Amino acid sequence: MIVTLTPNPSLDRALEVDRLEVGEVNRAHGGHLHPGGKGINVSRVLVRHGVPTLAVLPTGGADGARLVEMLAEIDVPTLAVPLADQTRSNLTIVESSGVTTKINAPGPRLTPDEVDALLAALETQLRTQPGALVCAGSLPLGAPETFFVQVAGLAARYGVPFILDTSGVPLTRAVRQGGLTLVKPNDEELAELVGRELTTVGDVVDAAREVIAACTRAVLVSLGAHGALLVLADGVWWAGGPPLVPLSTVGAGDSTLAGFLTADGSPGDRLRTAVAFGRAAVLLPGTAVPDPTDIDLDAVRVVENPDPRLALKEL
Ligand SMILES: Nc1ncnc2c1ncn2[C@@H]1O[C@H](COP(=O)(O)OP(=O)(O)O)[C@@H](O)[C@H]1O
Ligand SMILES: O=P(O)(O)OC[C@H]1O[C@](O)(COP(=O)(O)O)[C@@H](O)[C@@H]1O
Repeated sequence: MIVTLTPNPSLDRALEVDRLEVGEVNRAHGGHLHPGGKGINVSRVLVRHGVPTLAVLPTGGADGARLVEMLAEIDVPTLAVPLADQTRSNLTIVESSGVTTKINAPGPRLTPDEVDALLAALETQLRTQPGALVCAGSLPLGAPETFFVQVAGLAARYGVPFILDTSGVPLTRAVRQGGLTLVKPNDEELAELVGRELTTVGDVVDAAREVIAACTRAVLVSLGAHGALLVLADGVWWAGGPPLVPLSTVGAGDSTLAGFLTADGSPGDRLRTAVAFGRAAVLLPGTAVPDPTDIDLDAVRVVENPDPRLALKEL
């Protein structure tokens, strides 16, 4: 059983346009509505691939109720903590070329009691000793910057491996505190975390090793069209395939993480699966998540100890 926590879930709305004209009236020729938020997307993928999961999330207002209904319709078990404020909607605009523009709302403001209720709900699940806890996405207003530090403390108390996919100050605070099993940044989030530009494979590996020294056993760095790198204390693997023209990149990182969690075997095999899931996600519209039939492991090449001098763009 994998428990996910999404502190700031969303109803994801996607609109398809030929070309986005900023400052003009744009007419969409298609649209999609999906339940969203990073932990929720991980749970959605896990359900599709037969892995038991439960999504913990705060919800408020009509959109919050709709989100829980949509998750029930696709058999994603949820533990929803009620909020006085409204669940957010995030908007994605996808151009025919595949260029994706995302506008993420800040989300509701949680009261201190609601933050405590969310942590208490999570603790009820951690007591059952799930196989892992995945915390993912941004924090809503009102949640302290140390929210994930508190979550790490709870996970440690119950001996549950803690996997984190977030960014900015909440990521920095969690990394400083330690006690993580896996961190999943993209290259930009990792660059922000270590405070320098990352242009080569060696740059990413050095940055990931700093993160390992500080707080975690593994770092899975997604690189958009250039695949992903998995860095452990004793090894580095890259996996990727031919670039794709995305239908929507929203949820690709979440599918990547879910793919890694579904996979068994060697680190290279698990990375291959992760990248195959991410690639499958970009070929689906909106925040749709891949089915087993969408996954093409053969399209993904894995390289152990990739050349550190290679530019990320050359991968
Ligand atoms: N244009 C693309 N072509 C092929 N694969 C892609 C493309 N964009 C994303 N992916 C796949 O999706 C994964 C996650 O994408 P990325 O943008 O790095 O995640 P995030 O959403 O976390 O920023 C990548 O590791 C890659 O496997
Ligand atoms: O919590 P954040 O950082 O605002 O991100 C939330 C958004 O990210 C998503 O989870 C997609 O994430 P990825 O594209 O990184 O996989 C959307 O479903 C959601 O709208």
